[in-house]
Amino acid sequence: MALVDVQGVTKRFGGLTAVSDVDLTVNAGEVHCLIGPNGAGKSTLFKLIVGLYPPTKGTILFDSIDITEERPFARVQRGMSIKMQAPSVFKELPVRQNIQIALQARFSGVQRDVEEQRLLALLNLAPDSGKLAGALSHGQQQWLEIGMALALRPQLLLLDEPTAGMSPEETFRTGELIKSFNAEGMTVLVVEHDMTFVRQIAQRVTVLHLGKIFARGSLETIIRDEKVAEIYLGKTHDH
Ligand SMILES: Nc1ncnc2c1ncn2[C@@H]1O[C@H](COP(=O)(O)OP(=O)(O)OP(=O)(O)O)[C@@H](O)[C@H]1O
Repeated sequence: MALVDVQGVTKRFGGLTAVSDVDLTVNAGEVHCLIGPNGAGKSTLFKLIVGLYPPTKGTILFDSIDITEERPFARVQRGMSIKMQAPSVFKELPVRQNIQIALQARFSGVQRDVEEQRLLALLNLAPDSGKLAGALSHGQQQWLEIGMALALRPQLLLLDEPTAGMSPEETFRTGELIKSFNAEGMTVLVVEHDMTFVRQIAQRVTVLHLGKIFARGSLETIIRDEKVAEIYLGKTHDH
């Protein structure tokens, strides 16, 4: 079943068409990666799905409901949780309090304490829970923000380049983290450059190029697609 269904979406900025007549389906329960070279339109499509941009044309369905006109907060209320590229945790507050603030929307009392411990353990942040968030490494700040997004217990988690600025080890741990909450049933859409990471987590992949869909399919299909491998994932992206 399609949890997200992007139908014929176009986004123009003045004379520039950043996203052109794109169809994209994210099925419930999958980890779906959106990839493509610089300037392909990935971030623009991500912003269209989360509601930060209105499309010039086209329709976006979430769980079969037309959300094209809805503001980002309304989409979050429907079950989307969004992590943009740069970490935006509350740096002046301890790690634990960042998680607590995010949990407030869904939990209270003992349930909130239990969920807080579960998330801190899942994120490997329990030993650092008393530290100020601003004192964490860049990778840990990214995990903390993923944890804040998870605290909403979303149906769909949307991550824009979650491993930007991470070491290979941190990147691998992020992949394992994403796989663990996908195994619990969460659907995940990830915009990503790093093909090693895409291979680690993706079940299905959509390739964008010059604002258009260039290829789509299972991870195995995309990896075997010579046009994708040679032209779009080439040396600079395939570590
Ligand atoms: N707000 C904007 N105003 C004008 N042009 C924009 C805007 N956002 C993106 N663009 C243009 O749209 C095109 C697609 O950009 P986008 O950032 O979506 O690509 P991307 O695939 O995410 O690239 P990258 O991997 O480098 O982040 C680019 O030509 C970019 O310059």
